[in-house]
Amino acid sequence: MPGAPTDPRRLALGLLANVLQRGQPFDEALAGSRGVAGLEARDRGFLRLLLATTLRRLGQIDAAVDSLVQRPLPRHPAELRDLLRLGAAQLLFLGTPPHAAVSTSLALAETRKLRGFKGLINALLRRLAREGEAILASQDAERLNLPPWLWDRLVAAYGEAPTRASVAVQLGEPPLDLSLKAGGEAAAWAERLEAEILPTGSLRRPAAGGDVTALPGFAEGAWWVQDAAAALPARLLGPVAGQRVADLCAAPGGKTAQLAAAGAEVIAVEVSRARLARIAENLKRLGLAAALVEADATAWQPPEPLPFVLLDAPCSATGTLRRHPDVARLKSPKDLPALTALQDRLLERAAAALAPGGTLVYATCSLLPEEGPERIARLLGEGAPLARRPVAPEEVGGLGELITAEGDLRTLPCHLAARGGLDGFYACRLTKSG
Ligand SMILES: C[S@@+](CC[C@H](N)C(=O)[O-])C[C@H]1O[C@@H](n2cnc3c(N)ncnc32)[C@H](O)[C@@H]1O
Repeated sequence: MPGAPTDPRRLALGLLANVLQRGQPFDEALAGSRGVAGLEARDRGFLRLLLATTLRRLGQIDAAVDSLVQRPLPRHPAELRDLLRLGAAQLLFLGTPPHAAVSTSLALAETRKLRGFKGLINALLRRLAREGEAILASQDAERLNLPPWLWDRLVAAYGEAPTRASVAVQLGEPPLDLSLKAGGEAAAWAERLEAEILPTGSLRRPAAGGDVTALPGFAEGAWWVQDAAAALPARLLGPVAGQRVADLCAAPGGKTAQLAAAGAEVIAVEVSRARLARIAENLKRLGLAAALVEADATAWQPPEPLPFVLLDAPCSATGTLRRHPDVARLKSPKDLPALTALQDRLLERAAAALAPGGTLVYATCSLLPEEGPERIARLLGEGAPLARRPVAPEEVGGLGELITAEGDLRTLPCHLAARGGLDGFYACRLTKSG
């Protein structure tokens, strides 16, 4: 019932405030809500899509609403702006019939401190229903939906056309990518899962959403969810069967699973106990094993130097905006110095854990050069006994466009755009001298 505590739109209003007003990450807000857990699958799917769309299209939505008012909207109560955002997302992007979007928004206003604004809400949403198409046609969607600081940095790094194409991909719902435990069975699983096989080997189903646990092969642990780009860095270590590999910053364990499935003896190091438990849970379902170590990887040392180290460092996550649309709103340039300092400390430790002749792969899901090649330049510039070993196109499904002039992996959301795009990832492979 509209406005009832179990109404997905009402829950969405509270959750949007948690993200935008209180800075809570989108996934955490959804996972921590008892109301959401109690919803039927269909309502839960709608709520997730409504919130994700509102966050992805926030710039366009706010500009559309602002274009209809003579004077700026009152800043208080903050729920007024949020309620209009949810109504606008339904009208402009989700194809909700106007009468339903307007009447449910008004019912919601009735249950909040918004009764006095019902006339304004009604008038604005009705105008959006009538004029929305023309307003959208006049907007620069890519620019409006990315914070200016991020737009400027991406244009400086990649040029305007790839930035535009990448933002366009990130405005959509992501496909569902799966990594198979037994890579040799790809064709049979692709048929069972109604998925396509990407050049890089991942299986892709057209759109995420729905219950992944109900898909064939989930219960028996035949695959795990992992974006096709996220599946590439671990492969750059090369053959690891029977070898000891440290996976630093390992949760939730997508790369640990890849390495264990390839026959490596994996030591998965993760600082968060709760997230380490998720690795254990995921490995159990997959029937895979790894040594799990709860430790700060800036201080962890292996009992003896290792032939392989993978460091998937914490970062701004700007390459994963379509999965984590809150990132564009919650991260700011102010977060970068602490992140890059942590990446430097982790890289130094990772290099120290490596035996002479050993291979280190450094990866982040960031689009920012500060968190990618600039960290490697700093490490090498300080005289670390490491040398780049360039990535070859055959290692990434023959997709030469994913490799930089220096020989690093750099996926952009616009790569493979016609097939749904990729998350943005960076990876560099280094060998220790000696
Ligand atoms: C980008 S995620 C890793 C994703 C993971 N490699 C995968 O493929 O599933 C970063 C992880 O690093 C962990 N982390 C952050 N700082 C850390 C530290 N100092 N030592 C170890 N883990 C850390 C975070 O808790 C988070 O789980």
